[in-house]
Amino acid sequence: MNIRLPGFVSFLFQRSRSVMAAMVCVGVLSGLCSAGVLALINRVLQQRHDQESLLALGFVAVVAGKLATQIISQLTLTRFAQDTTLDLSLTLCKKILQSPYRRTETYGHANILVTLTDDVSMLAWSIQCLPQLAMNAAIVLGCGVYLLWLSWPTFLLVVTATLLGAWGYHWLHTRAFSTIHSSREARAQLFRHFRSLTEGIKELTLHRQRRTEFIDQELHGAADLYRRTSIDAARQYAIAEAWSHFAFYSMIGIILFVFPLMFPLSTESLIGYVVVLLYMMSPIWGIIGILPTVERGQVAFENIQRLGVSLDKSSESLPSAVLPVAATRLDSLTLESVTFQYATDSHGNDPFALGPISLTLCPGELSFVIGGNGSGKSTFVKLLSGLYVPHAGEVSLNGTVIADANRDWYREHFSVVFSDFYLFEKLLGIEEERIRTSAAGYLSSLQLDHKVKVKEGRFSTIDLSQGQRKRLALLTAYLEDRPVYVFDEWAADQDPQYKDVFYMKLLPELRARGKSVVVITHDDRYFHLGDRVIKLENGKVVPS
Ligand SMILES: Nc1ncnc2c1ncn2[C@@H]1O[C@H](COP(=O)(O)OP(=O)(O)OP(=O)(O)O)[C@@H](O)[C@H]1O
Repeated sequence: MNIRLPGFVSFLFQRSRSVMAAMVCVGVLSGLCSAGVLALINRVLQQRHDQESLLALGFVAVVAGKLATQIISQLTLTRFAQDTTLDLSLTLCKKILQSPYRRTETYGHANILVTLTDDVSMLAWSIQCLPQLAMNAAIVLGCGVYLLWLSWPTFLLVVTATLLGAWGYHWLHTRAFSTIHSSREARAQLFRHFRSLTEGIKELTLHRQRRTEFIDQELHGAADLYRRTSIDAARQYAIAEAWSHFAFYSMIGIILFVFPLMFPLSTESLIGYVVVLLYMMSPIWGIIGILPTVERGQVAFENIQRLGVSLDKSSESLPSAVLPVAATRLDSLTLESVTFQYATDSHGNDPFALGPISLTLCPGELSFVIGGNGSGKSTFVKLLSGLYVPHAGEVSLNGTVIADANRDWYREHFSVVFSDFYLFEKLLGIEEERIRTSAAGYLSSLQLDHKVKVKEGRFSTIDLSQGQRKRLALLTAYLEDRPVYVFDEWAADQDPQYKDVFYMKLLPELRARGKSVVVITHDDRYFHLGDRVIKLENGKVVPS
């Protein structure tokens, strides 16, 4: 029988041998105290009037020892478990932020979210159960030692029955384990639908048929699969548990009815064995009850590991050496025969390929990037800003060729407002002094000063219209004050008057400040204002 220590338990041991070793010692001590309690009970039951006060004193001492060890191990391990999960989540978050954007994009943002929320909390929960598991194991061990001292044939019987019960349990619960994997997959699918529910609530509320199909087919299908796999897993665990109960009661039956025929046993001895066994029953079943949680913790741990390994695989060597600070001024940014290609999708469709693109961006230059839907404009922006790594070709900034080691430095030169931008409520990473001196002026030129204030580095509100939120994203970009500005269809949500302000005032102002400005746009009315127009067609630059 292959008994393996769950990966996360070995991980905990690797994390802190001393805490885990101390916990094992406290556990053993607790088990010995349990055995002591049992021995005293047995002694009192069999020799009621012998040394009563001494026995009472002993009883108080072992019970106090048992309670103290229980509390110590529970509190220490719970604290350790919480520290570990916190560490794990933070490490995972750091890895996500350090790994190339394309890798997290491919892994799936929804999958990452499930791991960060569901798997991490499941792992935390199962680590919380470990003290209970350790206590129960210690009690069973202590009782086992006491039983061996009482009668070795009974001990042998208990060992045989336990091995038989454990073997059956293992066989049954291996099947349950694979069901738990399916159940977790179903849960991830359900989670994706919950996301569609919250993010697509407007579209669902507006359309009854869509809503009905979403609930009946998508949501219900996934929920039902999750329900079925969870019930299957619970059923398989119930059968496994029933088997272990069967093994246990068979053992008591043998002691009560078969042993007296084989060995000359006094009633006191018989009572002694049965008391020990009954005392062991609750911790044994406690262990069996906790195992599914430990298994779920193991599945969660594997998912967390998988995400970590996947992110590690191509993790950029983020600046171990101190990189120079980003240049405040751009001399030139050159793309030389740069190409990028998405991976082939699961249907085997030809992936979209961008390039080869060769161009040079200069300071004080306004470039418009145009092209039809799906021509590759947003892909180009991600490539240009260093979110995507080129498959071929060379990118250089102010004469420095960009590689993995300095890509993070390279990205520091861009202020980008993506078409699907995210607006942080707090102005993170921007000097307080700059916020204090410039934010109010920008708010006024963005015509938002009547709506929003910046207080203690934070927007007073971001509950605004989409166009207004985009203006706040622009304000953030202004405050970043980097040499290259990129706007992906920024003006698409602006009213005609403010579109004019954007193209005829804000962009020329940025250009006049020596910024290189790249604007993705479909607004052909303003193309004449740019210094150049880069037209993309099916991933290639074509004459405009
Ligand atoms: N994450 C992705 N994975 C795989 N392929 C992608 C991904 N994102 C975009 N594509 C492919 O790249 C092509 C170009 O997409 P891109 O978003 O760059 O176009 P676009 O010119 O910005 O379009 P639009 O004007 O509609 O915003 C699309 O045809 C799409 O199939």
